[in-house]
Amino acid sequence: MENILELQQVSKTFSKSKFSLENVSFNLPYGAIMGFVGENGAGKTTTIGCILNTIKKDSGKIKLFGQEMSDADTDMREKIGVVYDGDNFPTYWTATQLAKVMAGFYKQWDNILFLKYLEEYKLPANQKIKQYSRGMTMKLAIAVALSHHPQLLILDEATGGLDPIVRDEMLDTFLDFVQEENHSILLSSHITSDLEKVADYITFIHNGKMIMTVSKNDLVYNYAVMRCKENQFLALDPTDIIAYRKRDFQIDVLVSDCKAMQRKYKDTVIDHISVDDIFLLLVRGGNVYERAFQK
Ligand SMILES: Nc1ncnc2c1ncn2[C@@H]1O[C@H](COP(=O)(O)OP(=O)(O)OP(=O)(O)O)[C@@H](O)[C@H]1O
Repeated sequence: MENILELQQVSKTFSKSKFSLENVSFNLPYGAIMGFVGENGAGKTTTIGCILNTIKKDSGKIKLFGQEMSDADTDMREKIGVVYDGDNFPTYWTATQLAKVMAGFYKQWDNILFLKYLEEYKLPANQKIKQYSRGMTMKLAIAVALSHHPQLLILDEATGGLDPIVRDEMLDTFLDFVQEENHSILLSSHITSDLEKVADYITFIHNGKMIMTVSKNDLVYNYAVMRCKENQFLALDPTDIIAYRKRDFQIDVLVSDCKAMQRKYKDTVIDHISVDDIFLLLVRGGNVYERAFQK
């Protein structure tokens, strides 16, 4: 078994808002970090809700640790640490009180580890959570999630609103966590520079639909943007174009094999591409291949 998490054709429609998650499929291997990227309202939290069974999917299959989770599956829940972007805990508690409650929830709760995180993250154990800053609250949520020894961490916008130093500290924690080969992380974030630093895979979702999953290696070594003049663009083989976007004086073209493109189109400029640029090209750009070949 090589995947800690598998989604196959997961769909969910909210009748009230008419939003539909449509056939979302991806696999998260053991030992890996997957970034989950999409615009506001794309369906990331809904997908995470389906994974955690807090939202009932309409169809599709989700396997965690090789099995589908049932409502009563507390053992499987023990193995998952979850951090949301909002309030994770009652704010009138202290970290010490919180630890007592968590010890009742989780068989594997490790108070020594929790105290170690409190010290490392400089979180006062006996101060009410409402007197913590936002960064401190997020660090506390991450400390709690890690202190019951999960194998899978799911973070939904957990680093949004944190300053770059705290974020960097959290990214180090995540990288440490996946040093264990049976640990993985699903990390939804709008801060794509963070994902570029730590993610092994990025899954893109747009308007409830999966766009693609790309490995970091592919992103760094194979995906690229060709800067074309109009005549160069018109001479391209449509099957080489994943997406394109018109700029003022050029057309940016997303390609997935930059070395082959460099050989084939010798006079075009080819640049490396960021996660943000891939997303913008995929979502806001045109798709010649689809237009040319879909009837
Ligand atoms: N319980 C619900 N009932 C009806 N509609 C819902 C419900 N939960 C979410 N939605 C809708 O589903 C869509 C997707 O929301 P979701 O929170 O999954 O997006 P997201 O990608 O996590 O966005 P963000 O980046 O802003 O957090 C939105 O249009 C939202 O209004």
